[in-house]
Amino acid sequence: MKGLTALRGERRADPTRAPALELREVTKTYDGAHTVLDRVSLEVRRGSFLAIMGPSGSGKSTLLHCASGMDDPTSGEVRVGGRRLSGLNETKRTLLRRKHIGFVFQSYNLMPSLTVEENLTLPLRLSGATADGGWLGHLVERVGLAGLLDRRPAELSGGQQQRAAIARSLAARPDVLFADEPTGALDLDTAADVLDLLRELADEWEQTVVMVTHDPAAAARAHAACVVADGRIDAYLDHPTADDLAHRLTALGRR
Ligand SMILES: Nc1ncnc2c1ncn2[C@@H]1O[C@H](COP(=O)(O)OP(=O)(O)OP(=O)(O)O)[C@@H](O)[C@H]1O
Repeated sequence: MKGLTALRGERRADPTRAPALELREVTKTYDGAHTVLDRVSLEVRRGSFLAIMGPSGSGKSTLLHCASGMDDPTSGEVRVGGRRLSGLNETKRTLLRRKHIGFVFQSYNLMPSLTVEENLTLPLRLSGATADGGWLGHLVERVGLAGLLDRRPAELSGGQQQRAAIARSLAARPDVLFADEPTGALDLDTAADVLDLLRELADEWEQTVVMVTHDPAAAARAHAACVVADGRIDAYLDHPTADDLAHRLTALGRR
């Protein structure tokens, strides 16, 4: 199994060094009239953990979906690891997403009939890639699933299922891991473990993480947070605190 130093070295050896994620003037309009994202620009450097917060309906999920290639912006540009994602046809976008983007959901989305091990390798098998046993072994150790690989998702706790989902999303070594309310279904202690894991992935493995959350305490575990309001980035905070974020959200609610 490869050591952590070697893994760090591999990531640093990446020649492109483009930001992990770039959004340029990204706009999303529904029915030609309803503007949900309004010229959003954002750059996330490699190894950074960014939280996205905002009132309900402000456009957080739309932003995450456009940034991760699950949806295509109406105009503007999205780049992941320097590769243009927006404007591709559905097939090309799917292929790029499988290789360079990881996604975890509040509801884990593991396949119930497959074992943990089969779940972890499923996306690689779907894209015809060969699993890197050393990397997968390292991931499994890191997320604390060694010894549970033969179980089915229903035989795991919620926290273990989310860890399996995180490991699965990292199996292809994506440029960015997107997480949509990853702790929304977990109790406080288990949520704290998952947030620690995301932070450590960023700090120790240079894994870029972009997470939508409603919880200021969860967002405060990130390196930075942006607050979305009415489809625009209202504030960008380095080293956010839960109190500051909570105050900003309350102020937005009063507008
Ligand atoms: N497919 C769609 N067609 C039309 N309007 C949509 C569509 N998807 C989202 N919207 C609208 O876009 C706006 C932003 O939605 P979005 O889900 O991005 O907000 P959010 O900040 O993630 O909200 P929440 O915190 O409640 O999940 C809302 O007004 C929503 O009704």
